[in-house]
Amino acid sequence: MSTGPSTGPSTGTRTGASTDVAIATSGLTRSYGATTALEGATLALEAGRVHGLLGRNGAGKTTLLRLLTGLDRPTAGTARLLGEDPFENPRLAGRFCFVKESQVYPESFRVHHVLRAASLLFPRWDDDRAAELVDRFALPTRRPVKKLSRGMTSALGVVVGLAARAEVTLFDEPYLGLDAVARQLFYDALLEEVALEPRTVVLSTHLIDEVDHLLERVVVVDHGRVVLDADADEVRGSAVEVTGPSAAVDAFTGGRRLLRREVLGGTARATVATRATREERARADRLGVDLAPVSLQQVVVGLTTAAEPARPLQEVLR
Ligand SMILES: Nc1ncnc2c1ncn2[C@@H]1O[C@H](COP(=O)(O)OP(=O)(O)OP(=O)(O)O)[C@@H](O)[C@H]1O
Repeated sequence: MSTGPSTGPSTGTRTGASTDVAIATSGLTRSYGATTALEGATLALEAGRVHGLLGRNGAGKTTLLRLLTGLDRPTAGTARLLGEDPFENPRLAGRFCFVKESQVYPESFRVHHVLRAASLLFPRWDDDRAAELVDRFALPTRRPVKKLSRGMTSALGVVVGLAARAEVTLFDEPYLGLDAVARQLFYDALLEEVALEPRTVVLSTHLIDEVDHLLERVVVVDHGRVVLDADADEVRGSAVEVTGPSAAVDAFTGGRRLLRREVLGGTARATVATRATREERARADRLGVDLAPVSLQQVVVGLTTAAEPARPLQEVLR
């Protein structure tokens, strides 16, 4: 969490009226000894939108978020947050909020101390909103933070992240320990918040199906590389599920990027990178296979299951 006045412009709207870039990276790379956690990430995330940062364990998501928020320095390349180099930059104080699991609070802090501190740190902090969210998550305000359950600690991070109303809010797997009801509360509150006070959100998560409806833009990181940076709708429409007799499914998918294939008896089901155009539908009819839309999760899982870094999906579809 950080402090200072915010004089920045509105970060845009969910209708996409603004094309300001809130986060930009160029060739961003971070190595730890022989491990390259992030390699050559080049991104431009639009202001005022909700971005999903997706990828498997160890893909490089937290590394990217730490570089974007100035908690770490790149080995090569650049990161810009609201146009600024984020590393130890007081001009960014209070303009962004990074909600992470490993948040450390002073030893003696109770929940209400955290909320009070956040209200001083973030110039657009909304007290009423914070109180309402504390209620919704049933957070015990007088309990010492170190005595909170894991889920309550996550809920406290979520309350701070949402009530801070920072220009850029970054959540790194904010749901750890939250039960299904609490996660739904978070998703609902996030939707309400961005509708009320548009802001740039980056949500790193593994629960892709759960957040599918929230995401406007998707960034997928795989083995330290950005393999997809696209509108969520574009991603959903970038692949289809093909079902039918194995030979017919293979004939349909031949020459196209196969994201996944399962066989049960003589029937195959495959996820393949192609758009359900009129031509593809006609071809499916001729071959006797069914086409169905796929979810964001199916595309992301298909893209990131290989042991090697995936080829960017955009390249495959070009
Ligand atoms: N301080 C560090 N020292 C050495 N290696 C590190 C360090 N931080 C991260 N790594 C390595 O960099 C890679 C990327 O890690 P990172 O935490 O960014 O992944 P992630 O996508 O956030 O994973 P998860 O979804 O499991 O949280 C991993 O191989 C990790 O072990």
